[in-house]
Amino acid sequence: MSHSCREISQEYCKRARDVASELLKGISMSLGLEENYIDKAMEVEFGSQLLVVNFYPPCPQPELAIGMPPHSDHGLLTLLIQNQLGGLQVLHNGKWVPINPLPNSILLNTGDHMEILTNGKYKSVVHRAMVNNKANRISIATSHGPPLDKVVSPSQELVDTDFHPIAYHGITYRE
Ligand SMILES: O=C(O)CCC(=O)C(=O)O
Ligand SMILES: [Fe+2]
Repeated sequence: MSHSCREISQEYCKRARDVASELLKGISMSLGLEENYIDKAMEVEFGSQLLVVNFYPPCPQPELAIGMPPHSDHGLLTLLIQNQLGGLQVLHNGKWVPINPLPNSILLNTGDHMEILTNGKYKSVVHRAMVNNKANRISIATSHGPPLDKVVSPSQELVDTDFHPIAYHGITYRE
């Protein structure tokens, strides 16, 4: 990787972390928790961040291929940027919904650890990427999660025996 490329990706990762950390505050508050709750509980400061660059060349028969098969992301949050071609689809009520990228927008996916931590209040999003026959598609994802060995289980504050029984086993990122 060239020097400038490394600098740009480091800068991008740092900025993405700042955005994720602001979003985690908002999510904590939306759950009636203190704003730094998720940050502290998940040790996000010492957590893992992954930068994934996806490159999808044009495909002559896009209907016969898939860019990335259905999955949900690990971690708490994924920030995704992409060029203006579309292709990302999200599973919603059993149907694949195409997500049209807004110019200069960041798309946010909730991940598996978020679903576990919030005891299912924030579900992790199942998504896939389709290919097209026109142009190269590029997407860049950063995922933000706890340290690899942190055991993530439903937050005590969101669990009660009557209405919100514990619904998930604890897992680590490594698993
Ligand atoms: O290319 C996309 O839009 C999706 C990429 C993705 O889901 C991932 O990197 O986890
Ligand atoms: Fe993904």
